[in-house]
Amino acid sequence: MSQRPQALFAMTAENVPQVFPPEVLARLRESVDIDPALVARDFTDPGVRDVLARTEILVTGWGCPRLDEAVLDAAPRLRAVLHSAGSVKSFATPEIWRRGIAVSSAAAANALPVAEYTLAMILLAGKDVLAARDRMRATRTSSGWGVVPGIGNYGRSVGIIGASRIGRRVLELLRPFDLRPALTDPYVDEREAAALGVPLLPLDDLLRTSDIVTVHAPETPETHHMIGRRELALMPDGAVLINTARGALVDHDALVAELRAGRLSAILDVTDPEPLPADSPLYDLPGAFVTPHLAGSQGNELARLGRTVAEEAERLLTGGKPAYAVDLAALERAA
Ligand SMILES: NC(=O)c1ccc[n+]([C@@H]2O[C@H](COP(=O)([O-])OP(=O)(O)OC[C@H]3O[C@@H](n4cnc5c(N)ncnc54)[C@H](O)[C@@H]3O)[C@@H](O)[C@H]2O)c1
Ligand SMILES: O=C(O)[C@H](O)COP(=O)(O)O
Repeated sequence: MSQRPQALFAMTAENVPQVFPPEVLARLRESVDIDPALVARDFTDPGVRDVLARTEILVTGWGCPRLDEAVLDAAPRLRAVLHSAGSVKSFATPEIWRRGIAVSSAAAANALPVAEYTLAMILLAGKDVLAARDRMRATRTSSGWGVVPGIGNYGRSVGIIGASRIGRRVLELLRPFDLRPALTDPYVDEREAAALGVPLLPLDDLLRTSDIVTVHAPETPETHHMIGRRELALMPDGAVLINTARGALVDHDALVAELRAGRLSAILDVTDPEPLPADSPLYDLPGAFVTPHLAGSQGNELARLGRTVAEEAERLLTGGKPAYAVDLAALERAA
């Protein structure tokens, strides 16, 4: 019998080999006994129930079923839930914390590709690259450009909405460039902003003074449509809105009206609703550049999420403190 604690995958089965490719799985299996062929999607399944009764570490991912009292009762030895994706909101219940079970998430690892996407889009938007590509296609010529006025990344102001994991990463990535970042976040004070090396502005001032605004707040009742008609109207002519957070933070009717007027442009990795309906004007409007919710971990980036879980398991099981703990207050804030 193995001396390693029993672990169990609970997620969409097809994600297991993507998030835990062989070298990452091997790393995880140095700490725990886990079978990649047994992936819990239904905790009442007899084969799963049997292992769950012995499970000390639950490795969750996208598609994990809800961990309610019945599931937790069936897992009396559970010590930790290690989530190989971002938010635990879809499956975690306060009962997990009440029972003293540790919860960690790879959200910080998932923040990296979103921040990279955002940096790329900020730089492309500054050069008007996306619109230039459309114009070249329409005019079938690359001549007649010369020096393009009104574009360029030198000295451009970038407004970051939310000192979230992703917002902070974006701030770090912007450092080497001649851009001027500013931040808005009602939960950050002047001292913290000073430590981050960024001016802290009220949302309205940030919108008024930014050439590019990038949204990184979570979706909460408070942030729903936080960028609406009034807020968009504050943005200067030619400004660019980037949203990689959640579609519902932006009022899409108001955004479409601004895009139709040709006053603003928008780079959207997330939309409201998702998937974007076939008749959405966002597909065709000049000034709109939409990607299909791909900024988060994709392809080989998924292995970074698995590695984060393997490292967290090792830390916890060798008596270390969790590096990526999720507290109950964070779950309640996200509700
Ligand atoms: N496009 C993608 O593939 C992708 C991938 C990962 C995350 N996301 C989204 O990106 C966003 C940020 O994710 P995260 O993990 O960095 O978030 P997070 O959980 O770290 O964000 C929490 C922080 O947001 C800030 N905040 C809360 N309300 C705010 C408000 N009204 N205005 C400004 N700031 C506010 C607070 O500082 C809070 O601490 C979320 O909406 C998330 O769903 C998208
Ligand atoms: O799809 C996303 O936005 C990210 O990949 C994160 O999603 P999650 O927070 O639900 O894991």
